[in-house]
Amino acid sequence: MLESKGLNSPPIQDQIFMRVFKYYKSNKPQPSLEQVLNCEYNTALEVPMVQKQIISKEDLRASTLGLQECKNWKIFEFERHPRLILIKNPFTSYGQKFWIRKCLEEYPKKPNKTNIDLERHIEYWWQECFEGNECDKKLQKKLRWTTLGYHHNWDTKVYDEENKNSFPEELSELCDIVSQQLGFVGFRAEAAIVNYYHMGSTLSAHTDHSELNLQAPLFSFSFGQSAIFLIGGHNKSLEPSAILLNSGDIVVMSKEARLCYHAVPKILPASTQPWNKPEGYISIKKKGVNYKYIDQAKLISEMGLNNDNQEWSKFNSYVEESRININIRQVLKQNQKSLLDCNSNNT
Ligand SMILES: O=C(O)CCC(=O)C(=O)O
Ligand SMILES: [Fe+2]
Repeated sequence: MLESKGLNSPPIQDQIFMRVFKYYKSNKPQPSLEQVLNCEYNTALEVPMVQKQIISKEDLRASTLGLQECKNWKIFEFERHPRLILIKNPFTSYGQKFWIRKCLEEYPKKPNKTNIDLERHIEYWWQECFEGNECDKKLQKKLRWTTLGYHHNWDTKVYDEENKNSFPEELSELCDIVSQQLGFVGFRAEAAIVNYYHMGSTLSAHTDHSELNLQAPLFSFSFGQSAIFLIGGHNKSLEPSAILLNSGDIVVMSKEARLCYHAVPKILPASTQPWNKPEGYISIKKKGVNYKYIDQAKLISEMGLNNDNQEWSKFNSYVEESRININIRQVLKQNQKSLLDCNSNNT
């Protein structure tokens, strides 16, 4: 049996994850990024990723939700982490702008919950940041998380039927498209945490296990600045892999990977701004497309709002200094209607 060093330090086997976390978190000295997996270039010495062949057919909803044609998506799985999936930025730049704006302008609005609620009530955070002549940077930096759908309870870690609001339709549709492409059947987006990181922010090692349904995958969308994402095993004794996540990347933690320890030890300046990439017109098929949740016309008009560069510039200034991560889970079991519905005993 391994022994820990002192009374207050974690057992030695848990220190393996912590050691890697501290290494990448450090500013003095700066860590080497040589071992960080960058699927953009796939240059790691032993190729630890396998490119997955897409099994599904084209989804006509994709362009409306800001996604490129599904046949062009680059999907990876990791040899060291079975069922951890990475889709390298499948978004159009219009799509990235759309999702960034949603996370700033709309999702933190009431009745959704944010960390600022612990201090004071703000009805419309984004608007309040621009109440005066200048942007209130202090208030802008205060926002660390917003919860949607079933609200994550940070103290008890227990979801509650009384503590939920409607889940954004466009996010449900986005997850439906991605999950179908990956071959997951029946995924329902029911809870989300939107994380807002600034340069220097970190997220410590944890597993996400509050959901009743741990068979369903977890979807994680990243926008803005880049991050080092650490993922290990079911306890902290496995040396985690470090993966570079850039704007637009989607991480899916499914099956064996769903309950793995993970963390964000560092935010890195993005080397490019895919959300501002000049892009030709992406045609949207208007007729004969079957959406499950959204109103197509509404979404197309919202997407168009970002054509106005002056409007967009406020959101742009934010993501030039921050990273946004949308972390989406299914809470209920497959045939469960609510948390009070206890008849369900299957997954
Ligand atoms: O920011 C990330 O990439 C991960 C966020 C996360 O793990 C969480 O919200 O549970
Ligand atoms: Fe997490």
